[in-house]
Amino acid sequence: MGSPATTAQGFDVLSNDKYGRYAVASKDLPAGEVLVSELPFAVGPKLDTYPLCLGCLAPVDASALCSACGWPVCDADCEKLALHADNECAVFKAAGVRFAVPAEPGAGTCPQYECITPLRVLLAKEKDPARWDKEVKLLMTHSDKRKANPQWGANQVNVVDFLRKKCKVESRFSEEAIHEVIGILEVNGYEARTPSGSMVLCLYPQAAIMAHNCVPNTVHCITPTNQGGERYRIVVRTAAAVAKGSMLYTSYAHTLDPTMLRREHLQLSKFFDCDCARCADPTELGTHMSSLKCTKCDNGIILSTNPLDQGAEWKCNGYNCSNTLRADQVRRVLGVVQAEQEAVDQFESGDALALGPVEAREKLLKQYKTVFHPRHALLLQLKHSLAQLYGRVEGYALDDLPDILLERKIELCREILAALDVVAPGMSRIRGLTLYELHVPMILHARSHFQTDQLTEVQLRQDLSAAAKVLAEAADILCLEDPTTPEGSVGVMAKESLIQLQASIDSLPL
Ligand SMILES: C[S@@+](CC[C@H](N)C(=O)[O-])C[C@H]1O[C@@H](n2cnc3c(N)ncnc32)[C@H](O)[C@@H]1O
Repeated sequence: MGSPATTAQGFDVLSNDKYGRYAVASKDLPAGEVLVSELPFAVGPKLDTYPLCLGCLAPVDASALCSACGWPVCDADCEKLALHADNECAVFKAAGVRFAVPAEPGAGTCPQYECITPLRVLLAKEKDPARWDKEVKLLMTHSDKRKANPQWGANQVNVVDFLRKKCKVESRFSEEAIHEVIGILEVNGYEARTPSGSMVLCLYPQAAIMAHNCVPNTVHCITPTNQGGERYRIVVRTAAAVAKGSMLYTSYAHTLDPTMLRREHLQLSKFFDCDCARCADPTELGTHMSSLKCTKCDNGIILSTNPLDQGAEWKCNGYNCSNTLRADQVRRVLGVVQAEQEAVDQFESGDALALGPVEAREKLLKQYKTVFHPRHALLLQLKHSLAQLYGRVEGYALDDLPDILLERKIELCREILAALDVVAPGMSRIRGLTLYELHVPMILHARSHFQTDQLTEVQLRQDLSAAAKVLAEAADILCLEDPTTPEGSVGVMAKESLIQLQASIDSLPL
């Protein structure tokens, strides 16, 4: 371990062979403490994106082009936005490189866009060499490993050659410099959601220092535009109290993915093998988010014999059961289920169209019951979708939900929260949103039982107070988000609803 290289607010930056640079709490930190608040060094389309307006980053069909450079924008206002006008516009215009409008607009990802964000990073380096030297050039690129991937060749053609030869920036940016920024973006980039809902890539050199853990102890929020006119500021906070000397972790993987899929994603996109406590434990810290059901005995659970080896055999833990599965068989099951879920999410499955979004997911849950442990991560993903759909989609409006479906929504939220208590403890966004989702059926259920004389006024007060506790925690978490973001606006609603709920609780007898 090296000695602290930088001291920032609340953390020191150390480095070692395993992590490279990493952040450690320099004092005892309470939950919600701000660790980093920074603007991006660059922001732009993800490397594999469909066409976006280069000014506001909203999805476009490429029918409107910038009058100066001929690349997609929404309209004349967007072509003047600094994000485009002060970046690639001048380069494209000077070289006479216009966007080639695809024959079939809307036909998936657009390779011409791959050069945009690397070019924005290179231009930012020219404009702010001091920040580049101090913060950005220290970031990891994993060039040796990336060179062995087929993507390196695609980058050479779509980004390096395109920029140097077609856009005529050979004298400004070397091949190595362009590959370096592609690596920096791939290894360190954060995804952010634009106000129009598209996903874009942001580079935050301070936030990127944090190492990964599948149970992170920090949370971050990115605000696309705040009231001061700033764009894409990130604020990183502690999710729970962190003791002095502890590492500060973010998560580069999906919380509700099983170990095999998280580790595969981390190896493919971040080039390391995660060995955190969650990954190392076959039961995922007792959550059973990776466990399968044994089909050969009554109560057996099939677990990996070594989750840190993606190829290790899986074995039933049932008494006297010798059932085993090869890792590739387990991986195939996960792939099939993911594909079926995706088809339902995108309304591409017959069931989603014929049955509707709720019934199609409930049917999948039933179908997978015999394969997975009830708390398996892929089932939790389905349950997470269902918890949001009950009360929102046609035929399932909240006010019309019978008690049995209110109970279903409550049960789904509670199952998700039980897993999050372990794998995303503290003030995580997903926890805040799930708590918000939970409080409404709790209130409706209590009122419905009171109206049908199944609860006394005192019991109603108790049940509403329990819902108020849930709502208060949701408000505490979501009010950390900027009120202009969707999550932040739920936080504002939660705070307002809490006042009303408290007033109605106060009118009931103790
Ligand atoms: C976003 S960077 C983190 C900052 C980086 N360590 C640096 O020095 O700039 C991500 C890289 O850090 C390393 N890293 C982060 N978390 C790790 C972990 N849990 N185990 C091993 N390596 C990790 C990996 O090399 C990964 O590709």
